[in-house]
Amino acid sequence: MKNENWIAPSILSANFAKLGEEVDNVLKAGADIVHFDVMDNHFVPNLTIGPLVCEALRKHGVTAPIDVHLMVEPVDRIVPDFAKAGASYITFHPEGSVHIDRTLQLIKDCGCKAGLVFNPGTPLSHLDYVMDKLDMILLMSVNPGFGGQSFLPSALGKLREVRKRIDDSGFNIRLEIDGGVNGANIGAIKAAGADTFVAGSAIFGKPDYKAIIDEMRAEMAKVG
Ligand SMILES: O=C(CO)[C@H](O)[C@H](O)COP(=O)(O)O
Ligand SMILES: [Co+2]
Repeated sequence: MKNENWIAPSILSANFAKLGEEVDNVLKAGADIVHFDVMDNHFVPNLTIGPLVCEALRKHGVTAPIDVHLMVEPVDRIVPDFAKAGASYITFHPEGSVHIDRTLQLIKDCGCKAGLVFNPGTPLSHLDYVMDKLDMILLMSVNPGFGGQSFLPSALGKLREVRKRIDDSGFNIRLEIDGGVNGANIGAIKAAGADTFVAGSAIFGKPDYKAIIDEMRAEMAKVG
Protein backbone atom coordinates (compact mmCIF):
# COMPACT_ATOMS: atom_id res chain seq x y z
CA MET A 1 0.00 0.00 0.00
CA LYS A 2 1.33 3.43 -0.96
CA ASN A 3 0.58 6.32 1.37
CA GLU A 4 0.48 9.99 0.44
CA ASN A 5 3.70 11.84 1.29
CA TRP A 6 3.31 13.92 4.42
CA ILE A 7 5.55 16.79 5.49
CA ALA A 8 5.67 17.09 9.26
CA PRO A 9 7.33 20.26 10.57
CA SER A 10 8.89 19.72 13.98
CA ILE A 11 7.77 22.59 16.20
CA LEU A 12 10.93 22.09 18.25
CA SER A 13 12.49 24.68 15.94
CA ALA A 14 9.49 27.05 15.93
CA ASN A 15 9.35 30.33 17.80
CA PHE A 16 7.68 29.26 21.06
CA ALA A 17 6.78 32.84 21.92
CA LYS A 18 4.18 32.68 19.12
CA LEU A 19 3.63 28.96 18.69
CA GLY A 20 -0.03 29.06 17.60
CA GLU A 21 0.79 31.51 14.83
CA GLU A 22 3.84 29.47 13.76
CA VAL A 23 1.74 26.30 13.47
CA ASP A 24 -1.00 28.15 11.54
CA ASN A 25 1.61 29.54 9.15
CA VAL A 26 3.36 26.26 8.47
CA LEU A 27 0.03 24.51 7.83
CA LYS A 28 -1.04 27.34 5.53
CA ALA A 29 2.28 26.86 3.74
CA GLY A 30 1.32 23.27 2.91
CA ALA A 31 2.45 21.08 5.82
CA ASP A 32 0.32 17.99 6.43
CA ILE A 33 0.86 17.13 10.07
CA VAL A 34 2.43 18.76 13.14
CA HIS A 35 5.40 16.93 14.70
CA PHE A 36 5.44 17.50 18.48
CA ASP A 37 8.68 16.53 20.26
CA VAL A 38 8.32 15.64 23.93
CA MET A 39 11.61 15.43 25.87
CA ASP A 40 11.87 14.74 29.60
CA ASN A 41 15.52 15.49 30.53
CA HIS A 42 15.83 11.82 31.48
CA PHE A 43 15.38 9.66 28.39
CA VAL A 44 17.06 12.45 26.42
CA PRO A 45 19.16 15.35 27.72
CA ASN A 46 16.66 18.09 26.92
CA LEU A 47 13.33 19.30 28.26
CA THR A 48 10.52 20.51 26.00
CA ILE A 49 6.72 20.47 26.00
CA GLY A 50 3.87 18.37 27.37
CA PRO A 51 0.11 17.80 27.03
CA LEU A 52 -0.78 21.35 28.09
CA VAL A 53 0.86 22.73 24.96
CA CYS A 54 -0.85 20.13 22.77
CA GLU A 55 -4.20 21.09 24.29
CA ALA A 56 -3.41 24.77 23.78
CA LEU A 57 -2.79 24.18 20.07
CA ARG A 58 -6.15 22.40 19.76
CA LYS A 59 -7.88 25.25 21.63
CA HIS A 60 -6.14 27.70 19.31
CA GLY A 61 -7.93 25.93 16.44
CA VAL A 62 -5.34 23.55 15.00
CA THR A 63 -7.27 20.73 13.29
CA ALA A 64 -4.37 19.02 11.46
CA PRO A 65 -3.12 15.73 12.91
CA ILE A 66 -0.68 16.18 15.80
CA ASP A 67 2.12 13.63 15.77
CA VAL A 68 3.42 13.29 19.34
CA HIS A 69 6.96 11.90 19.48
CA LEU A 70 7.54 10.79 23.06
CA MET A 71 11.18 10.83 24.13
CA VAL A 72 10.31 9.96 27.72
CA GLU A 73 10.73 7.15 30.19
CA PRO A 74 8.38 5.80 31.49
CA VAL A 75 5.86 6.14 28.65
CA ASP A 76 2.51 4.76 29.82
CA ARG A 77 1.47 7.27 32.42
CA ILE A 78 1.66 10.22 30.01
CA VAL A 79 -0.27 8.52 27.16
CA PRO A 80 -3.86 9.20 28.40
CA ASP A 81 -2.98 12.85 29.06
CA PHE A 82 -1.78 13.31 25.48
CA ALA A 83 -4.84 11.52 24.10
CA LYS A 84 -7.10 13.88 26.10
CA ALA A 85 -5.01 16.84 24.91
CA GLY A 86 -5.77 16.03 21.26
CA ALA A 87 -2.84 13.92 20.03
CA SER A 88 -3.53 12.04 16.79
CA TYR A 89 -0.43 9.82 16.60
CA ILE A 90 1.60 8.85 19.67
CA THR A 91 4.99 7.26 19.03
CA PHE A 92 7.49 6.08 21.64
CA HIS A 93 10.94 4.51 21.87
CA PRO A 94 11.02 0.82 22.88
CA GLU A 95 13.79 1.62 25.40
CA GLY A 96 11.26 3.78 27.29
CA SER A 97 8.71 1.01 27.83
CA VAL A 98 9.20 -2.38 29.47
CA HIS A 99 6.06 -3.79 27.80
CA ILE A 100 5.90 -2.42 24.28
CA ASP A 101 2.87 -4.46 23.21
CA ARG A 102 0.95 -3.16 26.23
CA THR A 103 1.95 0.45 25.52
CA LEU A 104 0.88 0.16 21.87
CA GLN A 105 -2.48 -1.25 22.99
CA LEU A 106 -2.84 1.52 25.58
CA ILE A 107 -2.32 4.18 22.89
CA LYS A 108 -4.95 2.54 20.68
CA ASP A 109 -7.39 2.11 23.58
CA CYS A 110 -7.03 5.85 24.20
CA GLY A 111 -8.22 6.45 20.61
CA CYS A 112 -4.89 7.43 19.04
CA LYS A 113 -2.75 5.94 16.29
CA ALA A 114 0.32 4.17 17.64
CA GLY A 115 3.93 3.97 16.57
CA LEU A 116 7.39 2.79 17.57
CA VAL A 117 10.53 4.93 17.22
CA PHE A 118 14.00 3.58 16.49
CA ASN A 119 17.18 5.42 17.42
CA PRO A 120 20.03 5.07 14.92
CA GLY A 121 21.53 2.27 17.01
CA THR A 122 18.31 0.50 18.01
CA PRO A 123 17.74 -2.86 16.31
CA LEU A 124 14.61 -3.49 14.29
CA SER A 125 13.90 -6.72 16.20
CA HIS A 126 11.49 -4.69 18.35
CA LEU A 127 9.15 -4.85 15.35
CA ASP A 128 8.80 -8.61 15.69
CA TYR A 129 5.35 -9.63 16.90
CA VAL A 130 3.84 -6.10 17.01
CA MET A 131 3.44 -5.15 13.34
CA ASP A 132 -0.33 -5.65 13.61
CA LYS A 133 -0.54 -2.94 16.29
CA LEU A 134 1.45 -0.29 14.42
CA ASP A 135 0.10 2.70 12.49
CA MET A 136 3.55 4.28 12.17
CA ILE A 137 7.22 3.37 12.35
CA LEU A 138 9.53 6.32 13.00
CA LEU A 139 13.21 6.00 12.19
CA MET A 140 15.53 8.52 13.81
CA SER A 141 18.23 9.79 11.48
CA VAL A 142 19.93 11.62 14.35
CA ASN A 143 20.40 10.67 17.96
CA PRO A 144 17.37 12.15 19.72
CA GLY A 145 17.39 15.20 21.96
CA PHE A 146 18.08 18.20 19.74
CA GLY A 147 17.02 19.78 16.50
CA GLY A 148 19.49 21.02 13.92
CA GLN A 149 21.72 17.91 13.73
CA SER A 150 23.02 16.35 10.51
CA PHE A 151 21.26 13.43 8.84
CA LEU A 152 23.03 10.10 9.50
CA PRO A 153 23.36 8.27 6.15
CA SER A 154 22.98 4.87 7.88
CA ALA A 155 19.26 5.70 8.10
CA LEU A 156 18.85 5.12 4.35
CA GLY A 157 19.64 1.40 4.53
CA LYS A 158 17.45 1.07 7.61
CA LEU A 159 14.58 2.79 5.78
CA ARG A 160 14.87 0.32 2.89
CA GLU A 161 14.79 -2.56 5.37
CA VAL A 162 11.70 -1.24 7.16
CA ARG A 163 9.96 -0.43 3.87
CA LYS A 164 10.35 -4.08 2.90
CA ARG A 165 9.06 -5.28 6.26
CA ILE A 166 6.00 -3.04 5.97
CA ASP A 167 5.27 -4.10 2.39
CA ASP A 168 5.73 -7.78 3.25
CA SER A 169 3.42 -7.43 6.27
CA GLY A 170 0.49 -6.14 4.21
CA PHE A 171 -0.41 -3.69 7.00
CA ASN A 172 -0.95 0.01 6.33
CA ILE A 173 1.87 1.50 8.39
CA ARG A 174 3.36 4.94 7.82
CA LEU A 175 7.16 5.14 7.62
CA GLU A 176 8.41 8.36 9.14
CA ILE A 177 11.93 9.76 9.18
CA ASP A 178 13.10 12.31 11.74
CA GLY A 179 16.35 14.25 12.00
CA GLY A 180 18.36 16.36 9.60
CA VAL A 181 15.84 16.18 6.74
CA ASN A 182 16.16 19.04 4.23
CA GLY A 183 15.55 19.92 0.61
CA ALA A 184 18.87 18.41 -0.47
CA ASN A 185 18.34 14.93 0.99
CA ILE A 186 14.55 14.47 0.97
CA GLY A 187 14.59 12.89 -2.51
CA ALA A 188 17.01 10.13 -1.44
CA ILE A 189 15.00 9.62 1.75
CA LYS A 190 11.79 9.21 -0.20
CA ALA A 191 13.51 6.84 -2.64
CA ALA A 192 14.56 4.71 0.36
CA GLY A 193 10.91 4.27 1.31
CA ALA A 194 9.79 6.99 3.72
CA ASP A 195 6.34 8.55 3.33
CA THR A 196 6.33 10.94 6.31
CA PHE A 197 9.09 13.53 6.59
CA VAL A 198 9.83 15.42 9.80
CA ALA A 199 11.77 18.63 9.29
CA GLY A 200 12.37 21.18 12.02
CA SER A 201 15.31 23.50 11.43
CA ALA A 202 15.10 23.10 7.64
CA ILE A 203 11.60 24.62 7.67
CA PHE A 204 11.46 26.95 10.68
CA GLY A 205 14.98 28.18 9.98
CA LYS A 206 13.82 29.66 6.67
CA PRO A 207 11.91 32.93 6.30
CA ASP A 208 9.46 31.51 3.71
CA TYR A 209 7.83 28.26 4.89
CA LYS A 210 5.90 27.78 1.63
CA ALA A 211 9.05 28.08 -0.48
CA ILE A 212 10.90 25.38 1.44
CA ILE A 213 7.88 23.04 1.62
CA ASP A 214 7.32 23.48 -2.12
CA GLU A 215 11.03 22.78 -2.71
CA MET A 216 10.79 19.58 -0.63
CA ARG A 217 7.75 18.43 -2.62
CA ALA A 218 9.50 19.19 -5.90
CA GLU A 219 12.55 17.17 -4.81
CA MET A 220 10.27 14.25 -3.86
CA ALA A 221 8.44 14.46 -7.18
CA LYS A 222 11.76 13.93 -9.00
CA VAL A 223 12.04 10.43 -7.54
CA GLY A 224 8.44 9.56 -8.44
O1 LIG B 1 12.95 14.30 17.46
C1 LIG B 1 13.68 15.21 17.19
C2 LIG B 1 14.99 15.36 17.91
O2 LIG B 1 15.11 14.38 18.86
C3 LIG B 1 13.25 16.26 16.18
O3 LIG B 1 11.99 15.89 15.66
C4 LIG B 1 14.24 16.42 15.05
O4 LIG B 1 15.53 16.61 15.47
C5 LIG B 1 13.79 17.51 14.09
O5 LIG B 1 14.69 18.55 13.97
P1 LIG B 1 15.64 18.76 12.69
O6 LIG B 1 14.79 18.60 11.46
O7 LIG B 1 16.14 20.14 12.90
O8 LIG B 1 16.71 17.70 12.77
CO1 LIG C 1 10.91 14.09 16.65
